[in-house]
Amino acid sequence: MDHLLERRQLRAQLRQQRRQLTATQQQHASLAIARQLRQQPFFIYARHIAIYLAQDGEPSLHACRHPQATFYLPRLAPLGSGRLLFLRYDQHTRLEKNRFGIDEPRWPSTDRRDQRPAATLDVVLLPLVGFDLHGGRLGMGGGFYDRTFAFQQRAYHCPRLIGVAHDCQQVARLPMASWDIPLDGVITPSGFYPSDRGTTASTS
Ligand SMILES: Nc1nc2c(c(=O)[nH]1)N(C=O)[C@@H](CNc1ccc(C(=O)N[C@@H](CCC(=O)O)C(=O)O)cc1)CN2
Ligand SMILES: Nc1ncnc2c1ncn2[C@@H]1O[C@H](COP(=O)(O)OP(=O)(O)OP(=O)(O)O)[C@@H](O)[C@H]1O
Repeated sequence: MDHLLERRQLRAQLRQQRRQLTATQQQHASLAIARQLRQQPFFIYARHIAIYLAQDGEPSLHACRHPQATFYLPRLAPLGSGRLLFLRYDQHTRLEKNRFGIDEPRWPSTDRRDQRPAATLDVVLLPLVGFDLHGGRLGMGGGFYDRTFAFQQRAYHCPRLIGVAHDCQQVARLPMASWDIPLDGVITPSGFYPSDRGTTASTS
């Protein structure tokens, strides 16, 4: 089957599964994910961490925030570039909805230092719809994270890219395209799964 079609069908199926989790299951998942993150050196020592505001059944990352690091949220970049900006997220951040109905920090803000170049983040926690154990990530289909981190295929320094998911979002193997940026690992309520990159399947 055409791999784009296969990804589209998987996306619909996994999004439906994610939305069926109850509020209690969501709360447990989000606390368990925070507990898992707090045990990982890459998270403990990170100073600049990108998170996201949960939507559509994604696990919430609110419980993983702590005062030793600065946290950032994605904002759709202007001019339809299809990329993301990362803007500081703290108790003063003013939010507004983007065209998908997801809250994002207002921009431009009064303080230019609120924006952090993607390449200088230590860790990016990525929302995802599906994952495999080989670095494969299925997102919402906009390609925003792929475009934003496309530079990492050539870069010397790159943030640690860690997917966040419920365990039910794991699949055996995702069909990957040339533009798909592989994850360094995935965190779920049951643990941290570093990617086994040696065996990523590429279909184009
Ligand atoms: N919480 C969160 N924030 C995020 C993402 C995400 O996946 N999760 N994104 C990750 O890239 C970016 C937004 N990408 C998105 C792409 C498509 C849709 C979406 O809901 N599409 C609808 C229909 C589109 C519409 O309403 O116009 C759909 O597929 O049903 C949402 C977000 C940036 N922020
Ligand atoms: N580096 C890139 N340059 C140009 N187009 C890209 C790039 N990365 C992704 N795209 C485009 O984005 C579209 C969505 O890709 P894909 O299905 O892999 O999204 P996704 O990873 O599931 O979504 P997201 O990253 O938004 O969560 C593709 O049709 C592709 O053409």
